[in-house]
Amino acid sequence: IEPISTSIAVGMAAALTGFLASYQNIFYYFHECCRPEWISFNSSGLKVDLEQKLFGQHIASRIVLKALTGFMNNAQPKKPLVLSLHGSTGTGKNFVSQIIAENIYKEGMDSSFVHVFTSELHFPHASKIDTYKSQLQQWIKGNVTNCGRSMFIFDEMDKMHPGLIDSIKPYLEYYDKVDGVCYRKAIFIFLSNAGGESITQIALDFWRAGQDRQTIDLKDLEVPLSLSVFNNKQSGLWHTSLIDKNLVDYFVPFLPLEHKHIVQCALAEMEAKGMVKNHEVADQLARDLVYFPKAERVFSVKGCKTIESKLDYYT
Ligand SMILES: Nc1ncnc2c1ncn2[C@@H]1O[C@H](COP(=O)(O)OP(=O)(O)OP(=O)(O)O)[C@@H](O)[C@H]1O
Repeated sequence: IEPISTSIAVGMAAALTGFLASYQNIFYYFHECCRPEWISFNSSGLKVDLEQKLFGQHIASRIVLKALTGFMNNAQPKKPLVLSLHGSTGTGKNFVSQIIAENIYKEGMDSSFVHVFTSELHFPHASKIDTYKSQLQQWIKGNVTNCGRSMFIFDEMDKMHPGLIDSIKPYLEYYDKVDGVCYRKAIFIFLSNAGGESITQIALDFWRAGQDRQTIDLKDLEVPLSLSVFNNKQSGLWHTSLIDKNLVDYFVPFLPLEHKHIVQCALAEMEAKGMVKNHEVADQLARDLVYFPKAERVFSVKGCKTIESKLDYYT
């Protein structure tokens, strides 16, 4: 009797283990967790999305693909990836962050591992800066402890209090661990309009000289961008040592958008809304936007920003 009861017990234990394992797998299947089923980098997806969905940003597209591919394919990065996206309004900075999230997290921007902070929304009162600092640090620490592959997006970085930027500096460093937590697999994306004017000026110079926009190179923008970002006392970045400590891995410039890009945005929006693509309507909508400089009407003042809401009016 003895050996039989033992074998029954062993059998039951095995069945229970099997049940728990499959229960756990079912749980992981339905509930987002910090596992490859939910977080895995799709480099070809990122490449295709940048090529097909992002208009007029050949430099940003190239840098983002290179940066993400290098970082995500490195099993042991020495520091978290820090990208600083610069450009005027509506040129695609938030959109690129969304494309990145969609090609890493199955849930994209809805993932519980993607965190967005907007200066004026989350940190509106300068007098509460100390509270914000400790809340932000706790939030970053808690989330990276929960999942190393977390992504933090800071919108309106130029409006962020310098003290607050300084408070996140330890997490961007080359440290192995900060208070026992490893931040090296996290991704930080800063978005700002700082430098937008100088990027636009260079794009305008190329346009006036009759040079193709595609020939604008990163090196044409690097110096003016760094001068306007780092020497601009309005921009929070200027006050901090993020830059002189080389904690930002890539500065990514976004060019101002032209009429043809607005048409592309309008057509993409029609498709997204399940409408038939109408080139005439897209062209009309694009022509009715405000462009600058006033005489030449080269670049859209608000980029592609208002297209979505305007489309309802035109259809
Ligand atoms: N270069 C682009 N290619 C394709 N679509 C774009 C581009 N730029 C903007 N869009 C469209 O316009 C919308 C608004 O752009 P987005 O929010 O990315 O601008 P932004 O640069 O982040 O502006 P802001 O500085 O005001 O935050 C996007 O969701 C996207 O649909």
